[in-house]
Amino acid sequence: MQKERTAYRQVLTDLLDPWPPEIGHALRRLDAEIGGIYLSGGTVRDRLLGRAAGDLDLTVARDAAGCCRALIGLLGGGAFVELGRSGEDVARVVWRGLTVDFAGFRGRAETIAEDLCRRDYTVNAMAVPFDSLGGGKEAELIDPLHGCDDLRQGILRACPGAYDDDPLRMLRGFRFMASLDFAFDAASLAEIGRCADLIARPAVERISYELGLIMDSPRACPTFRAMDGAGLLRHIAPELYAGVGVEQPEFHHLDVFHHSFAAFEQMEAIIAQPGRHYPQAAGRLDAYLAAGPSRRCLKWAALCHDIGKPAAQAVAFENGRITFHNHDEIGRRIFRLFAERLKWSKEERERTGQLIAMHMHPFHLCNVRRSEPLSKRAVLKLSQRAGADLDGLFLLAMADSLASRGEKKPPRMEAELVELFGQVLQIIAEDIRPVAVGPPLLTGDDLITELGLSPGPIFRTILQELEALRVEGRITAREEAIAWVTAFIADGAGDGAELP
Ligand SMILES: Nc1ccn([C@@H]2O[C@H](COP(=O)(O)OP(=O)(O)OP(=O)(O)O)[C@@H](O)[C@H]2O)c(=O)n1
Repeated sequence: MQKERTAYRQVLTDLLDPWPPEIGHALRRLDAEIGGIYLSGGTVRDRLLGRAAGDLDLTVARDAAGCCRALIGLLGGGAFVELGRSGEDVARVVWRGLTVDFAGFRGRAETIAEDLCRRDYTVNAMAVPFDSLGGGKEAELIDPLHGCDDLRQGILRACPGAYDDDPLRMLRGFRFMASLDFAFDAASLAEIGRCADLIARPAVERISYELGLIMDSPRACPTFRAMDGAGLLRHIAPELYAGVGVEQPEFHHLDVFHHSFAAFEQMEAIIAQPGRHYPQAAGRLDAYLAAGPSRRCLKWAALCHDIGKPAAQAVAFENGRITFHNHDEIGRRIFRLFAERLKWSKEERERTGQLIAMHMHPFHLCNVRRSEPLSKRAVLKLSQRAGADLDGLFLLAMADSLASRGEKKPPRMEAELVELFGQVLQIIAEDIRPVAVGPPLLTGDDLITELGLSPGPIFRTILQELEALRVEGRITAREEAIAWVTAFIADGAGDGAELP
């Protein structure tokens, strides 16, 4: 403890070190002019924790916007950003990529200590007066709720009335749990149980933002479990709770809800070490996971992959077995409504939905492979449909499989997935890519000009089918392609005729 205390002291003398000196000089001059500027909130918390410095959070008595404009004047540049949350005195300066936030005292607070007591968590309720910084002396720490002690012990303790003032703070707490690896104190957790339904009040964009940060942390699954335990998750994602108590066939050992969490947990572990599960594809999996929102989409897909099962559940008349026909497609639709409600970006919504809709494909192909060799056509269809998420699909299948431990589960399921993925990649590399490098035999324009067709969804079917026939070597020339399309249309393709 003594050692930690010394380290904290050290930081309190060097608080501004991570930021460019120009910022320190300009703020010092501003403080000399107006007085009463405090470093506060996340800035103090993160510096005391020795974490990388991010934004600068500053508190003043009032007129955050005026402070921003004055700072821009002193810096000789920077952009003013209106934060525009109604009733809050907050504003931002962005200068050379650095964010400086000013906030006036909250509510009717008249002193910094009163302002701090109106914040979310004690670990965020500390401030350092700007005029106590510098000169090699230890800065003064204003800490009315003993946040420093909580910080040392990794405790998230809500400030009095925190959740009634802003219910989003419940979710912020879980975000800090995920990002800082902190734990709630029992009273704060109980308070979340009491206030959970208030989470309907904040704007969904704020909720989505926090959920996204939780998903991006390496502790998303335990954090979601804690949100479930506290009674908060059911108010954010009630769709998941339709799976509680929904029994599954002998392939599984858990009901739908608990299986979904088990898959989520497996997914988080797989993401940490994808090469452990698919050694032959370690490099490409690392690249896939590093790109865009892949990790976030995969974790959501794992948690929601069976979200369609409660609605799809039926009992087969012949043998009394439980079935979930079409649960993947139904799941995609339920998920889409959830993601639209939370105003997700189109990319995240569609990629996650597509993973959910396709999560059974690798298992179907494993079934097929037990009785016949894997065809180029099957691999082409899979890779066309999965698009950028072919790798993700196999990671999701692995998580799903590892989360199922029922008596009737095929004994080599995970090994089969590894073999299948290996073969899929081999067929893509040896048979599909070399063919696909050339220009397509026909384009959408050709279908219009050469064949007089009107554009519509059938174009996609035709072009993908032509590609499959080309990969199989059954059509190699443009004339053959035109002849095939002509025959296909004449056969009544638009009326749902069978593809050859
Ligand atoms: N709903 C909120 C949001 C913020 N705060 C207070 O305002 C400070 C700054 O808020 P913000 O920048 O949003 O969060 P940080 O705690 O700085 O964390 P991060 O920057 O990692 O989001 C917080 O530390 C906290 O004291 C609060 O009390 N209630």
